[in-house]
Formats: sequence, C-alpha cells, structure tokens
Amino acid sequence: MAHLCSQVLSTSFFTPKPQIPVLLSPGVACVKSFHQYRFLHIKAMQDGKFATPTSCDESKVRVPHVLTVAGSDSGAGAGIQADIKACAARGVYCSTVITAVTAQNTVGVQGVNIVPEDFVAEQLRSVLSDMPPNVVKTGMLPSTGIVKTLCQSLKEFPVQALVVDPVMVSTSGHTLAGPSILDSFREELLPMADIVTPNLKEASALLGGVPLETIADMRSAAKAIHDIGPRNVLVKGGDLPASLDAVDVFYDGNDFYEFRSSRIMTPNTHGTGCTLASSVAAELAKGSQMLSAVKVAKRYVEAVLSYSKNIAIGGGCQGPMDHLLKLKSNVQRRRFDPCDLFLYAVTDSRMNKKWGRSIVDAVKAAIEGGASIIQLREKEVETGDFLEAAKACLKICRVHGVPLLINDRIDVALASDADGVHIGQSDMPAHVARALLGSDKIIGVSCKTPEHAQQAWIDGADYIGSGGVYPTNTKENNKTIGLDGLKTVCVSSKLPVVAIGGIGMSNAQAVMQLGVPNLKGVAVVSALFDRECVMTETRKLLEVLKESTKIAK
Ligand SMILES: Cc1ncc(COP(=O)(O)OP(=O)(O)O)c(N)n1
Ligand SMILES: Cc1ncsc1CCOP(=O)(O)O
Ligand SMILES: [Mg+2]
Repeated sequence: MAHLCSQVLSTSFFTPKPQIPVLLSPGVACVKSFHQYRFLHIKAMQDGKFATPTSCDESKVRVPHVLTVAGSDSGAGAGIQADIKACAARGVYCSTVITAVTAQNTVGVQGVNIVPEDFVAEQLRSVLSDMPPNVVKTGMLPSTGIVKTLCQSLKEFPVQALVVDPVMVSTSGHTLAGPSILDSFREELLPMADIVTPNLKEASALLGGVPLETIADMRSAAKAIHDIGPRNVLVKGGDLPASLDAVDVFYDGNDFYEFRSSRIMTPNTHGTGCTLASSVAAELAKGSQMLSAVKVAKRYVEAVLSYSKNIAIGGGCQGPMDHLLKLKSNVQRRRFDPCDLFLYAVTDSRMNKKWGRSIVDAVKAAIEGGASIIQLREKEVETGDFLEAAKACLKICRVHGVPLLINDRIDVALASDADGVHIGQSDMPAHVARALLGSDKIIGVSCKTPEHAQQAWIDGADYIGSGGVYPTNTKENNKTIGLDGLKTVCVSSKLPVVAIGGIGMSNAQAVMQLGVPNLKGVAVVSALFDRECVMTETRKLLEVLKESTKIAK
C-alpha cells in the first residue's frame, strides 16, 4: 500500500484544473497515475472480489470517497459522526464501518459496546466489495481481532491510501482501546499505513511509554514510529506543556516539518483528532499529496475550532465542534485556482487620482479588459474610504467571478469579506494571517528568495508574488531580481508564482516564456493603471499573454 501511494499522490500540485483522481469502478477507464492501483483493482475484480455492477453509465460523476472504520459517538462530536461531517465539509463522500457503539456526551464516556468481529468483517466486505473507497481512515479499533480483520480486508481489497488515527483514550480520559491492541498496531496496521496521526499520549504508548515533553522529543518519536513502518507520521503536540502555539511534527522519512498554529482557547475540542485524520483522508481522496493534505486538513481544523469556540452544546467541559461551518456562509466562494494569477491587476491610489478615476471605476475597467484577479493596493487612502471601496469592488468582482485581494491590510480584508490578502516580507507572518483569515481565504506573499518561498509554503500561503523582475517607479527602493532571480524563486517554490515589477506589453512574453510550470502569470500596476484607458490596456496585455502561452506550446 505504501508503494502504491507514491504513485497516487504524485498528482501535480500546479495542474491548473486538477483532474479529480477518483477511483473508478470496474469497466470505467482510469486516470493515468493510478495504473498501479488499477492493476490490483482489476486483479481483485478477476478474483471475483467485487460485486458486478448492474449498470455502467460512464456519464455519471464519481465522487472522492473515504471509508471510516471507527466507533460511534452518541454525542456526535467525535468518532464516526465527526468523520462523516468532516468529509462532507471537505466535499468527500464518507462510508462507515462501525467497530463499537459508545454512549457519550460532553461530560464523558458512559458506556462502550464493541461490535462483534465477524460483523465488522461483514460491514467491511459490504462496502469494499461494492463501493471501493479511495482512502480508508481508521479511528477506534477496540480489539486485536478487529485490527486483524481490518488488515485482512485491506489486503483483499487494496485501497489507495490508509490513514491511521491510533485512538486509545477519549478526550475525557476513558480508555477506548487498551494496551493489548498495541502489538497488532505495531505489527500489522502501522506497516500498512500511509500516515499515522498519534497525539502525545498515543505516540508515547506506541513507543512503550517514553515520556514526550518537548518538540525534540516529538521529532524523535516521529522517527521511531516511522521505523515501525508507516510512510508518514504526524505527532500532534496539542497537549505539549508550556507551549502557547500548538505545534505538530510531521516526518516523511526524510524531512521533518513543524506546523505551528496559535492555540485557540475553547472548551470545544472534542473530536479534533478524528476530524484532522478524516480531513487528511478527504484531501488524499481528492488527489492531494500527503504534505499538502496535512496542511489543508490542519487549516480546516483550525477554522472549525475558531468558528466553534463559543458554541454551547451540553453541560460538560468537552464540547463538540461545528464541522459544517461552510454551510453557514451565505456566499459559497469557489476555491483559489492558480490560473487566476494569469493577468493580475494591482491598483494604485496615486495613479487613479492622477487620471481622475475612482478605485471602483479602475477595477471595473480592468475586469472588462479581462483581468483574472484584482488586488487593491491603496497606500494613500484613509481606512474608512478603503473599506467602502473594497466593499463596492467586491460586489463587482463577485458578479464576474474574479477574486479580490487586499494589499497589506488584513483588517480591511476581514471587514469587507474580500477573497484574501497580499502581504509582504515586513508584514505579519503568513501563518498569523492564515489564523486570522481562516482556511478559505487566499493569501499571497511577496518572495525574492527560495528561503522566502519555502517559508510562505510552510506558513500556508496560496501563491507567491515575485519581483521586481524589472526596474519600476511604482515601488520605491525595491530590489530588482531580474528574470534569473524570478526563475530561482519559481524553481524552488512549491506554490504557484506570479511575476511583478516593471512588466508590460513589451516584456510580458519574455517573462511568461521563462519555461517554469509554476509561473502562472504577471501582476501589473502602471502598465494598466497609469494609462488613459485601463480597459484597452488590459485587453492588449491579455492578448500578449495568450499569445505567449501559444508560443510556449
Ligand atoms: C502580486 C504581488 N506581488 C508582490 C507585491 C508586493 O507586495 P509587498 O512586498 O508587500 O509590497 P507592497 O505592494 O505592499 O508595496 C504585491 N503587492 N502584489
Ligand atoms: C508592488 C510591487 N512589488 C514589487 S515590484 C512592485 C511594483 C509593480 O508595479 P509596476 O507594474 O508598475 O512596475
Ligand atoms: Mg505590502
């Protein structure tokens, strides 16, 4: 399974419109990078492991699918119920195999009824033989027999990825899987896992009780658990004493990554582990690479925690979260698409003033000319006027489906509900902006070096603005990095890049023909806004850009 996963997760991060790598049922053609999976899948079919489909309509849309194998939580904060809600919120279908039924609420666990092993096996067979999931995620596995049954089923019906949340103790301290299962975890389940996500107590238990008190301990634990066999390990440090930030350590067998997020002060944390693991599974099912899946899942959990921090359900001290926060938003925004960076129009208050036009008129004209994203870079406008302009521009942008970002001012972005921000190296760190803005807003960061680019990615940015490529009068004292500097940033960046600085009709082609796939477009100020007719200039530049992509092909 681990071997398969390296194929499955190789889906390009920069593919503009990623093909959703859903698993296909017998008889339906398969996405290329899944050939290895398909081989096993077809073999399983030939062995008669799958039910014969009664109809095969190729026009049907297959959805990414996670199977969760876990316990039911009557309070619905954790377990199967959390998994279903998290997957639904992330746009992924979730089927369920229930291993235990627990009676629990916000006070604690009042009872546990373990489902007989053969009935767990029957549920597994029902789902795996008829509706193969992309990813299996495990939670509460209360007996060695159930662990063994699951491993056996997964050998019979291989899936693309296995996410193991080694649940042992409930948030309230109730044992959900005793020490007797540790051997089967270590010997059978973990070696099959693509990722295992223990908290500190679970990591310690897996390692025979070693104390874990520092980030250095977490790194050693991640490495030691990796040695047991899973391809990736995420040790969650939420319970780390004396730390203000919540720090998780991710280890992929080669590199360590530390994910830091501001601690959200709330009693409503019941089910965070299940939610995180399900969200990782959901992102993998959609085709993300492992590290990206973990990053996105963490962002989602942070957003849910923050959204739910004051909700009141139950009288106990471990409240649930409200996973479906997205449905509460009355505006459903589409996700950021790197192609949005193609023609990036950045406004400038001085230029608008000089040409006697309002910010709103400037934005309207740029959109009419074909700008694919707008940034309001209004350095000299009073905060109140900036906010009003942002709200007015947002209305226009929404009608045209063009994202609107705010330069520097996270407060204005939040107050106007703009689609995101663009921040520089001297602004607040992008991970803080992310904590403030939540998982769905777009964050761009200015980067001149590979180190900046690496940090932007770790911090959870969506794209990089890199420049000044050419000298410019628009931004004073700005170092020019040239095409070579731009290329160095692009090559080292895991994020899509937009070039900025002195770019216009005469040199846009040279920029776009740099030949690096993650360079997605050009950001332009004076070539559009320091001109009499913004719409005409935008149109002309769009033509140049389109032409350059034709030449590149
Ligand atoms: C798309 C894009 N890239 C870079 C910048 C520059 O941002 P920053 O470094 O914060 O400088 P100011 O624009 O704030 O002067 C940008 N605005 N947009
Ligand atoms: C904001 C910014 N960041 C780097 S260069 C630059 C100015 C780009 O303006 P112009 O497109 O007029 O050169
Ligand atoms: Mg700035």
